Amino acid sequence: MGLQSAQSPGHPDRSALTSGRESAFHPVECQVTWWDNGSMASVSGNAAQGHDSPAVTIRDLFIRRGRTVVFDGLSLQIPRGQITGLLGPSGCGKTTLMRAVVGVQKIHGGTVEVLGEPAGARALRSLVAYDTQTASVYDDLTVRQNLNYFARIVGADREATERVAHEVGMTSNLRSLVANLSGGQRSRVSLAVALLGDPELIVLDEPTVGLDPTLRQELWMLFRSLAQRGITVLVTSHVMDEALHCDRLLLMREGKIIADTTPTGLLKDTGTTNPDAAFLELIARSEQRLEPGHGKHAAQQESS
Ligand SMILES: Nc1ncnc2c1ncn2[C@@H]1O[C@H](COP(=O)(O)OP(=O)(O)OP(=O)(O)O)[C@@H](O)[C@H]1O
Repeated sequence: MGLQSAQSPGHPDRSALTSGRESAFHPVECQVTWWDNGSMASVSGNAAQGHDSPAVTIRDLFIRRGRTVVFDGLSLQIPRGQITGLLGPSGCGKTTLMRAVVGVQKIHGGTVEVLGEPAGARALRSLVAYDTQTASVYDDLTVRQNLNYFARIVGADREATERVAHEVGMTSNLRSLVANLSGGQRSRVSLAVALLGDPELIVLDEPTVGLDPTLRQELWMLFRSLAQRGITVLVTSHVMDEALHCDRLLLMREGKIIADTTPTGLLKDTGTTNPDAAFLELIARSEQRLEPGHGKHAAQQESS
């Protein structure tokens, strides 16, 4: 049984893994890829072509939550062995997309393929880890007790507890009660739990929210070390500055990917010097493209 069915506090939908993985880390250089009405307009650069199949392929995704249509024909790919940042303002659909990738979100159309399997497939329970927005650990247990508990659930051995504690820099806190930890330390324990099964894909929803700059920097270094080991890291943030830590960027607004790019490509193609300004420029461009007289609409009008 994977952690997907574990009853962790507030978050019953965590999964984790055990198995061999690709060990390649390939930096990407690709241009901004524009998307139109949820369809891929063009694919450019090494990441899209890749040395291997993508970790995640989403086609024509349609999701409704309550009365809100969150995605209406979303398509994208996430390469393996890299840090992909899904960035966008609050409410644009980041968490819903994460949920779809880990297979806990009801979808109303389209497909979500993860590591070659439909999202949520049994075979993925041991391959995909999901670290939700709120740290999913028990306050009244020590760090070691939490890790031992979740290790048993995913079938990891006792050594795994020591290994993941070391990976997240919490070895000296193993005997501490989680209730007594700082926010950053709690996030680390939660991440350690996600790593227990040795995942191929780790999905992190706003892992740095509420943390001070030093802790955020440390966490990003940790994510980098995971990617360097070949783990695919998919991380959301609404802080645009965090874009600079990623290999690949998916910029989202109102349920649409408005750019699929790299940090370098983002700044270069928008002619800006910081990610905030770049994002604003992309929004302006995407709105301009939707106005009559521009882009696809203009072409349709001209041909009719
Ligand atoms: N349980 C729900 N029921 C109905 N609508 C929901 C539910 N959860 C989210 N939504 C709506 O779906 C849309 C996308 O929400 P989502 O949480 O995916 O955005 P987000 O980008 O992750 O936001 P944040 O950065 O604030 O976490 C929003 O309009 C939100 O109001």
